[in-house]
Amino acid sequence: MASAALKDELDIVIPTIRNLDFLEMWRPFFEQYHLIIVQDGDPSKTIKVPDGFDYELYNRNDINKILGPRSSCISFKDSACRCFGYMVSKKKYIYTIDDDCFVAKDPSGKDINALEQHIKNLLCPSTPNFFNTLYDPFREGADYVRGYPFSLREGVPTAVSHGLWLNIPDYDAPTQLVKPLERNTRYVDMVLTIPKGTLFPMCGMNLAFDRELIGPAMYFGLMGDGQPIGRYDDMWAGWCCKVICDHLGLGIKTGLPYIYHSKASNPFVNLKKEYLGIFWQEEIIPFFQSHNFSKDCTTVQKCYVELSKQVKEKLGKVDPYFLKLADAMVTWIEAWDMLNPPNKDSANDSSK
Ligand SMILES: O=c1ccn([C@@H]2O[C@H](COP(=O)(O)OP(=O)(O)O[C@H]3O[C@@H](CO)[C@H](O)[C@H]3O)[C@@H](O)[C@H]2O)c(=O)[nH]1
Ligand SMILES: [Mn+2]
Repeated sequence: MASAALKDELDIVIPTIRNLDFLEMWRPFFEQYHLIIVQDGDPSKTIKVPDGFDYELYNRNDINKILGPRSSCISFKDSACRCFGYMVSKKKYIYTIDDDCFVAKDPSGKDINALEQHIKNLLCPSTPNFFNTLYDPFREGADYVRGYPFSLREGVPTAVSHGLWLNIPDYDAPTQLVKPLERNTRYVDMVLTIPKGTLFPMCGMNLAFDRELIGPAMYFGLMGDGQPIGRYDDMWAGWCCKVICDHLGLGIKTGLPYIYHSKASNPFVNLKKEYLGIFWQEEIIPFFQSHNFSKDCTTVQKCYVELSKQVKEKLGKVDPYFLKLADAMVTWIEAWDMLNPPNKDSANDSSK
């Protein structure tokens, strides 16, 4: 189906500090799409992009020029910088992938077109309000099972499609240290909607989302250079997105597609980056679990700004970092709205 390819409605966002030779393997699946490359680290370094790809590339100088003082909300020397790509895109959908993620094979040995599966996930409704025991009811050869309320079978719009990884799983540093040789060889042929009221650990390396439905909540926080924490960029965005999706009646799916994650980053370096996150998340999770949005939070931006106030009030006591993060969340929304002026009758205002 031509429309399902979403060629002109989807951008691929890649954060990188290295040459993008990995694109050669993705060429059959990515070549027709526009890429947004966010070059992290030294802006004077040249990133080589294989011929034949249509792309725009932003380095730190570009980010500072485009956002001015608001560029302070975009992390430096951390994959969190990728969220700048979400902000500058003009498309309805985003797919973001790491440059050490390659095409995986399904059990039949066939190359997996991860982008095609993410598009299917995004174009089909989610079912967060009642669990379908036969998994994704919109999948070929499946349906709602007996006892599933007909009043709920329409489902809700899907905002996020969270893909998984064969080979190097996305483990935290302690787990990586204990299980240095563990590889994920298990291909589970399933797509699940994450139930309403349940949080999940969102990994940014194989992720797609509907930018018009949830884009302003996809802020990857203050990580990396000058920050006390790293590798919690995608986690933070996932927790914010999930509570906002639950409030606005949107869905998040996880499962297929798989990519092949080739490189294990250094567990000792990761431990240093993650340590405070592992400690703080015991307070952060209850904060998100107990958060309720007010009635007038009818758009993602309104939800996000209200959430930032609660972060300042409730998590600021955990550590002054959250005071900075709360301010950066507001700066992010200001920057988002500066680059993407909301039209008057914003299509995504759920009060309409
Ligand atoms: O300073 C940096 C480091 C890396 N990048 C780019 O970001 C991605 C991920 O880098 P890498 O694969 O080396 O790191 P992982 O530990 O495997 O990343 C996963 O952990 C989470 C960390 O946030 C995240 O969900 C996954 O990405 C690559 O494209 C690097 O080139 C960077 O931009 N800046
Ligand atoms: Mn990696």
